[in-house]
Formats: sequence, structure tokens, C-alpha cells
Amino acid sequence: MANGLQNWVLMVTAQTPTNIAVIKYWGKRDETLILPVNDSISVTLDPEHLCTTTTVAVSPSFENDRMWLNGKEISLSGGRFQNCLREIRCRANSVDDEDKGIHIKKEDWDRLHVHIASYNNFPTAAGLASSAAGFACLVFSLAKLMNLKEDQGALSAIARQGSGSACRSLYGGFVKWVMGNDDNGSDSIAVQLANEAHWDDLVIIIAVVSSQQKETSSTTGMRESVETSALLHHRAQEVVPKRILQMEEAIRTHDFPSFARLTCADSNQFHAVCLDTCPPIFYMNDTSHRIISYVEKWNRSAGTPQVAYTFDAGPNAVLIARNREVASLMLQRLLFYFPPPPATELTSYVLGDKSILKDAGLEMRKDVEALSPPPETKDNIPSQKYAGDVSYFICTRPGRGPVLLADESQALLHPETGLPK
Ligand SMILES: Nc1ncnc2c1ncn2[C@@H]1O[C@H](COP(=O)(O)OP(=O)(O)OP(=O)(O)O)[C@@H](O)[C@H]1O
Ligand SMILES: C[C@@](O)(CCOP(=O)(O)OP(=O)(O)O)CC(=O)O
Repeated sequence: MANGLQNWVLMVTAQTPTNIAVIKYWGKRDETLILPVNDSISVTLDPEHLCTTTTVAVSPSFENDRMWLNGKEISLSGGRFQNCLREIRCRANSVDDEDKGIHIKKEDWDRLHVHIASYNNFPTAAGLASSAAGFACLVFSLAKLMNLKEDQGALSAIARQGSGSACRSLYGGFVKWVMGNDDNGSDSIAVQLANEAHWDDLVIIIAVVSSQQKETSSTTGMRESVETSALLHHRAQEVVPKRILQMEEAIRTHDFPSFARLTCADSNQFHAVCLDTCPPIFYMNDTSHRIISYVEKWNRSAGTPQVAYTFDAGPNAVLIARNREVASLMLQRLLFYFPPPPATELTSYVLGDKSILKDAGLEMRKDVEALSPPPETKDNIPSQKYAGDVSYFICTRPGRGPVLLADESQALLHPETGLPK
């Protein structure tokens, strides 16, 4: 190992996106291996706006495996972290870095410890799927560090053991998590249906909805649904298999009306399963319900769907517009109903791809104040506004899968000490 020197540090940094399911995963048939009761399909979100960056390092001087998340040390003793680390370590291969004079033999990995530093460029544990981007990035970066020869599908099966939805973040574009049949989970992997360039008209706006409510975690919620909801079993056996085929076809043919109908119906059925759980689980709140009504009304008045909505295990709305023009009309509607609270500038209220604000003719607060009610509500007396019910919006689009960051200046660990910078 490295000519007997003990002070070297070898590092890898990677960046991984988050994803939003349009056909939901809800329910496990195996809790430890994280095997689902149905297939699911997701859209990967552009890492420019929502992503995890993780640096992993190895050095003979490290005494333990350690991890820092958003600058704070966290414990790696949890089963999910341990399962991922074990699965990666047992597939590790020899590494030879001639430039640095580092030579690691396959069997050395059993004794070497790793340091992991990770940073989410969006709020952690706020219903924005940080666990999906986080575990995908952990597995992807460790696989590079330890020179795994496995393909992306096999890596997705490891990320799956950190958090089910993480397996879909190993690819960009449109991704299917195939539930598989094997008891050992080897065929429960993610596959890419189409890359991010395939349907690049789509624009995604996330309404991060303010919520004081204490939420049930996805893990607990789906366990309770599996145990008590008859609808979940009907959904997994009868409904989802047909929807998966229809969704694959809609994506393949860029059929937005079908894509939108399936996405909305599947989100609504997932939340119906939550209500069918004993005791019932409420993830959406009044603001979520209002957003659904506005979109439904608009889609109906347009005669064909303009926007799809979907909600995960929380009140945040993920809205998918058929193109940029529709996205700017959607942003006008959203800001009409949910204007920024007093003293909040528009540029800190609409994050991500701010160019959509410009397209919508909204450059300042006064432009929002001047917005007229959406035409589909004209007959109704007077439209109520809900300033403060949305914390902020994020404008994004379908995006690419994980990448390595070669530039050492982007590493989160110090190249000499292997401690957070
Ligand atoms: N960058 C990261 N690297 C590794 N693990 C992470 C990372 N970010 C989050 N996690 C793990 O995911 C957990 C948060 O997951 P949780 O499911 O509570 O929230 P979320 O994924 O942000 O929201 P939701 O699942 O409701 O969309 C953290 O406690 C941590 O264990
Ligand atoms: C509603 C969902 O977002 C549920 C995601 O659940 P998680 O992947 O967070 O759950 P665990 O596998 O227990 O970690 C739907 C989806 O992403 O498909």
C-alpha cells in the first residue's frame, strides 16, 4: 500500500441529481433489501438546480468511517448506510494511481476507512427527495473510489438499499425502477427509458409549500399502508402494471396529454392509498389541494392538459408544463394566487431557472401585483390570494445523471487531511 507511506489521501467527488416519480413507488415487499411492490417511473431533475455533491476519500491514516452532511458530522451506524458500504466494499478492486504513487490492493479495502462529505444544494429532509440524491451520490462516488467494475444497473441496486427512490437517481432523463422477482433483489434495478434530451420541452416548477405539520416518513408511511390498505394491493397488482406500459408509451411518443393524465391520476391514487391507511396519513395540505384545483380548472378550460401535477410524501407540488410558454403562463397563475410575502424580492422567491420569470414578464414585485386573475376563473367572484402559503418556487427541467467532478477545488474534503474544508 503506497510504498509504506501513511499520509496519502485519495479522493473522488461526484454530483448526483434528485428525481420525481410520475408513477409512484409506495410499499415494500422486503424492508431490509428495499424491494418494492410495484415498478415506478421518474423524471430526473436538472442538477444545476437541485443536486447532491459528495466527496469520498480513503487514507491509511483514517481510523474510522466518518461522514459529514451539510458540514455537520452524522453517524454512519444506521443499517442503510452500513448496507451500502458493505455492498460496495465487497466489490472493491485494486487501485493504482501512478502519479500519486498510490497502490491499493483489493484485500486492503477491508482494513481501510473512508471519509465522506456531502452537501445538498437544497433543503435536506424537506420533502425534496434529498435521500434519493444523497444515497445515489454516496454509492456512485464510492464505486469510483473503490474501482468497482459493475455497471450502472448494479450500482442502482446498491443505492436502492440506501433509499428505494435513490436507485432512479443513477440515470438522467426518464427512469424506470423495475421491481424484479428475485428474493435477493439482484433484478430490482433502475433502467433508463430515455435521456434528458429526449423530451427537452418540458419545464418543471416546484412549489415548496410552507408546512408546520409533522410528517410521517415515507418509510413508516409505506409500511403502514402495506399492512392496512387494501387499495395499495389493488393498485400494485392491477393498476400500476397497466399505467407503467401507458406511461412508457407516452414518454416514447412525447404524448403530453397522456403523460399528464397518468401523472396526476397516479399522484392522486398514491394519496388515496395514504388516506386508505389505518390510521390515515395526510401528506397534502390546503395549499396542495388549491394547486390541484387551479391546474384542473386550467387544463379543463384549455381542452387538453397543459400542466401535470404530482406530490410526494409531503405538501410540495411538482408541476410539469408541456413547454416554456405554458410554464410562463403557469408561473403567472401561481404568483397571482401565491404572491411573495411583503419585503420578499421576486428573485429570492423564484429560484432555479429565473429566465422563465422574464418570459412571463415578471421582473419586479409590481409586475406580480399587476397580474389579472387567470381567464378560467373570470366568472368566479373575486379570486382569493394566499400570500405566505408557498415558501418559494424552484424552476427546473429534466436533467442528466451523475457525473464525476475532476476539478479538486470542488472537493468537500481537504486533499491533505481528508477532513471537511
Ligand atoms: N447528501 C446526502 N448523503 C447521504 N445521505 C443523505 C443525504 N441527504 C440526505 N440523506 C439522508 O436522507 C435522510 C433524509 O431523508 P428523508 O426521506 O427524511 O427526507 P427527504 O428525502 O429530503 O424527503 P422525502 O423523502 O420526503 O422526499 C437524511 O437524514 C440522511 O440520512
Ligand atoms: C412518495 C415517494 O417519494 C416515496 C419515496 O420513498 P423513499 O424512497 O424515500 O422511501 P424508502 O425506500 O423507505 O427510503 C414516491 C417515489 O419516489 O416513487
